Amino acid sequence: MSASKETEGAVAVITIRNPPVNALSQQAVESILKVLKEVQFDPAVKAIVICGENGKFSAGADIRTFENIGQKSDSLSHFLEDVNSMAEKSEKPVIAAIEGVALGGGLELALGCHYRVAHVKARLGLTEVLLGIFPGAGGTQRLPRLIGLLPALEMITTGKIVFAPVALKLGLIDSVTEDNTIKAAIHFAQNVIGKPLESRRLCTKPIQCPPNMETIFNDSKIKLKKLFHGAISHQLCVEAIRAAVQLPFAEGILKERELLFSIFNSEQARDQAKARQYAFFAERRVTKWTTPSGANWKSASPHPIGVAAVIGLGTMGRGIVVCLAKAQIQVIAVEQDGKQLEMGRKAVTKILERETLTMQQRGLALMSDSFGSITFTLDFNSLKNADLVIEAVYENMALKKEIFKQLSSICMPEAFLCTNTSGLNIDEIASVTGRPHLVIGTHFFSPAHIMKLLEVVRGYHSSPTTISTVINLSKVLGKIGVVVGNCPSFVGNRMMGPYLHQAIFLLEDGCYPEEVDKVLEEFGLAMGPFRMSDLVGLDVGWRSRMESGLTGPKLLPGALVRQREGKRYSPLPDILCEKGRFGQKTGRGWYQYETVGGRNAVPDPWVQNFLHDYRKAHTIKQKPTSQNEILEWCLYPLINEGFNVLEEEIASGPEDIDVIYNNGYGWPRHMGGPMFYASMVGLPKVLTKLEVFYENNPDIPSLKPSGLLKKLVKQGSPPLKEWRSQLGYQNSKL
Ligand SMILES: CCCCCCCCCCCCC/C=C/C(=O)SCCNC(=O)CCNC(=O)[C@H](O)C(C)(C)COP(=O)(O)OP(=O)(O)OC[C@H]1O[C@@H](n2cnc3c(N)ncnc32)[C@H](O)[C@@H]1OP(=O)(O)O
Repeated sequence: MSASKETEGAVAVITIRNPPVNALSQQAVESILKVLKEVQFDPAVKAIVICGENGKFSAGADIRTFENIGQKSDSLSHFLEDVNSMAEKSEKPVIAAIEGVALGGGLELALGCHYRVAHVKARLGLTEVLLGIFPGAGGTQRLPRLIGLLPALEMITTGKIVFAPVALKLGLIDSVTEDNTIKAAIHFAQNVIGKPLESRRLCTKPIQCPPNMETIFNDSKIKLKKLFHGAISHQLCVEAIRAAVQLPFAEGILKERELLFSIFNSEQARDQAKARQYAFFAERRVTKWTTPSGANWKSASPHPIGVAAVIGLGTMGRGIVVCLAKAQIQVIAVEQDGKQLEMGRKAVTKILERETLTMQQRGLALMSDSFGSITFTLDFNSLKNADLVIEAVYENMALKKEIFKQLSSICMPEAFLCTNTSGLNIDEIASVTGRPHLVIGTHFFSPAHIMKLLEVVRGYHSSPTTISTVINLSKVLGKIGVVVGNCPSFVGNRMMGPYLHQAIFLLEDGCYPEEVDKVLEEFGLAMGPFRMSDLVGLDVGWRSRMESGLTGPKLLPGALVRQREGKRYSPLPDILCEKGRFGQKTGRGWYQYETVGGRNAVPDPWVQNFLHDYRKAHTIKQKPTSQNEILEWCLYPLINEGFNVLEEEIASGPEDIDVIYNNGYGWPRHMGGPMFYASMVGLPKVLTKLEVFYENNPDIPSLKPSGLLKKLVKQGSPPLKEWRSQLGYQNSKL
């Protein structure tokens, strides 16, 4: 951790060194401060360039040290602002040479410089808010002065990252280069030696403000509350920017510091920051995958994928084709029906056109001048050229097995065979091939070209190379791959099961869909269970329940209406489906919609009457349920299933489950994920509640507390980072 100095003529080049991302720890900042002081007093130096080692300017303050900062939070931001202020006040021009990333405190440092030169591929952003804090080293005071109030408000409150070409348009940087950035910055420096610096110091620059500022701030706070479900740091950003507008620079800096400090004085804000920082590291942790047999990310190298094939061009297949093409992978898109193929081609082309437009708006056209080529074909034999095949036909075991049998004989012997399924048995599919070690599950989430999560389902025979290749592919696609074990519904959907059942039982007992959804949405979930079910389509679950004989023609005669094999069962969603209410796709479900396919869920008096009549017919007494009861009744069984998943070694650690929920199920990041949330609530409380629920409802087996939960409570509820060591994994210390 150091900063060093070299000179090139009259230009001193200060290099930040703190691998891998040049994070600004207290030590690194002290070192920059020291070298910066030295060059100020060196008469041979006429200009200063600041850059980062290994093609990265800086990823900002060192997040790893936050845990220990505690009440001293002030000190790091204080220090960092000292450097920024020293650079800004320098009588010699200071130029930031930005390669790779300038994020958070890294960009704040660049804002203290008089000029900024960036490589065309560099990414810039004040991302602190996404870690539950906000730019506390002058960023909230300097950025609005540089690029104007509205763009600064957007960047700071959302943590938005922009690429250099967009940064240039915003006025955030002064020059973009496609060549060596440090050389370009030195050249730039030589040209500005001796030029007046006063107008380059952001601390003296007035902010251009529109007349209706108060309305802008208030509207922004309302919008952020909705968008980030009440996360506090976003609101604090607005207050800090308000200070930039209302106060002189020096007072604004003090206000910024006071607001940053307020995070430590509020338990809720502190917990949210901890949760977000945990979520950040959890996403890095899951890339270091491990399996119960001891295989892990170090035991195999991934194979590069040049040509990938997708079978089936339904909604999922189309999305998968798009993300492969966007990653510049050559794609073979196969359908068995000419009409479907044509529809698929049109849909993919349309999505790619939209993506091109978005990329141009984000200044990415320079970098991605082409997508990977796509061949649309009815010819299965063309699959012989693929390094990896993703089968994405509908969920039908017989059909999938038939396809895998064909793949086994058509594809190259070393080709990887993936099945996109949300819950079918990978081993059964692999068993029909002559290469089960190359077969793996890839559970994409819809829309596949947008959702970041990929559940990578290892089968019994999946080799470490196969896992490694698919995890690497997920990174190439810009996704987060999480390795999970093979069981019905895998991790995410399996945990959803008890949650959705509990929500439906609430309707039997007296609640209404909108009431339950409101509680869970206020908690922070992107969608409550009923709005989500309407979006997914109620018919999906109905078909699967009919298939397994829980309802429909296969249901054994004499079955009780509200019981299956001695367990509580609610026929409510089946009845809705029998009435043609499939959700958004039919314009009616748990809610009503303005049109078929409409998105605006409106409470439906029909549903209310229906529930009323149902309760009467089954002589169910309506029970009043508090908001807290709704929350615990729905979330604790989901968490309990998470513990079961860990105990059965289906997920390798709590971070895996939390990453799945944060990225695939709309769990609020400022709540960390269900397992992190359980650790914050306290495991004894979760266990006690589950015990009471189960005692009162012995016919709901998912309420039975998990053995792992009981074990952890018995051990005094160790912190979450120690749970992994309680699992059977051979490599749990990774
Ligand atoms: C409880 C409350 C606590 C509050 C504490 C408050 C403290 C107040 C201090 C105030 C300081 C002033 C204000 C400034 C604040 C900040 O700057 S906060 C940091 C803002 N920066 C970011 O948000 C960037 C985060 N990093 C990234 O987005 C990515 O890592 C990347 C830089 C874009 C690189 O991506 P990629 O190439 O995909 O590599 P990764 O695998 O993600 O990362 C490589 C390793 O680097 C580690 N790492 C990344 N960033 C940081 C960082 N800022 N600090 C420490 N470590 C970082 C990352 O974890 C990886 O390491 P491993 O996990 O070991 O693999």
